[in-house]
Amino acid sequence: MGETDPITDTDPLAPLGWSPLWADRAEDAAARNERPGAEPGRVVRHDGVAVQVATRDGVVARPVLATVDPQPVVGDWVLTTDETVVAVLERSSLLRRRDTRRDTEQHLVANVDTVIIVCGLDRPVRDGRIQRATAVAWDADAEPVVVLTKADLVADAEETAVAVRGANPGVEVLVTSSKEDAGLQGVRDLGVGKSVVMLGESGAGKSSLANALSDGDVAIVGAVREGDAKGRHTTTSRELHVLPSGGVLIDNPGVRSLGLWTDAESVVATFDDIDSLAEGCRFSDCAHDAEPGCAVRAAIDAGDLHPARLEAWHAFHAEVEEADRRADEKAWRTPEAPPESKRRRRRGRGR
Ligand SMILES: Nc1nc2c(ncn2[C@@H]2O[C@H](COP(=O)(O)OP(=O)(O)OP(=O)(O)O)[C@@H](O)[C@H]2O)c(=O)[nH]1
Ligand SMILES: [Zn+2]
Repeated sequence: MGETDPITDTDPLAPLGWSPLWADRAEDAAARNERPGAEPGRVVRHDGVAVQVATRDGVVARPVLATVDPQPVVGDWVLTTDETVVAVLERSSLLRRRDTRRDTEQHLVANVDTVIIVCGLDRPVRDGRIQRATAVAWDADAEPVVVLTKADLVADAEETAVAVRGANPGVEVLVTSSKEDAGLQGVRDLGVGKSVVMLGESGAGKSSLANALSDGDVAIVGAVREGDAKGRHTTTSRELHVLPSGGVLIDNPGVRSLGLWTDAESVVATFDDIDSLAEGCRFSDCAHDAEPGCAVRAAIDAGDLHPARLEAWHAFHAEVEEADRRADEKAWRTPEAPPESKRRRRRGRGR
């Protein structure tokens, strides 16, 4: 690192989101690492054995020291020498999901500001899936935004948007048609100066939105491609692209099932409307099922709360408990781990 570059528009790292914050974190990491000559860069691709890092000298491929903990993912800021990545800078956000088959935590992308949840209106909009994705975003410390695509294919796009807004208070919901060039400016605005990632099923319309974000530049290439001799483009790995608006877009392969790997805090964030209503329930451990004096059900009866909210709350807790149960089971099979789940359960306002 050595030199203390003023952050200017001429810094090749600026389009990638480099800021005084990252310069500070790079200095901290360099001080801890004592690796002279390590340079900062952002991971734009993960190839399994090596990462591609956009540095001031262009994109370079580097293996990662096995001792680097945590291991870098796309979006991470790192320090790299001519040989290897030696440090991952402290993250601002981290998108994680549960690998439901192996029941392990999978790190997807780091340092995103916004998670765009893409849903095609050409198929049923599933509340539970949106709910899970918003929870994953909040768990990551990123802002979720729902984008309902293909509005040209249905007559009731706005009605669906109203329902999705009702079921997800506090979450911005945009309606777009890439075909009719409608609502796309709202999506472009999301990308200005931000790092955004898109989540959504295959065919939901992510590529079409990505093209809109990049002002129709299909290749979505930017400064990061300088020095990338191969210039290959693959849609099967997560990649980071510089947007003309000054933001960064991270592609994500079609995520069919977003396994939950989230903690109580994000449950609180997601369901704070229900939790504040639950303050009025007669029983502090009210499950909002058939208990007398349930303020949540009363709010639904009074038309103050969308019934889908409570359904999603039940589904969410059922899933968290199922994950806990399986984590406990796994812990029983692993002698050194305690059989008690570390995750806090949270029902109503019980603590
Ligand atoms: N009618 C209509 N079709 C759209 C719209 N947006 C996307 N499509 C079509 O939907 C299909 C899927 O769109 P993509 O943008 O490739 O979807 P994706 O989410 O990137 O899909 P994967 O690459 O498989 O993850 C394509 O045939 C698009 O032409 C839209 O606004 N209106
Ligand atoms: Zn209740």
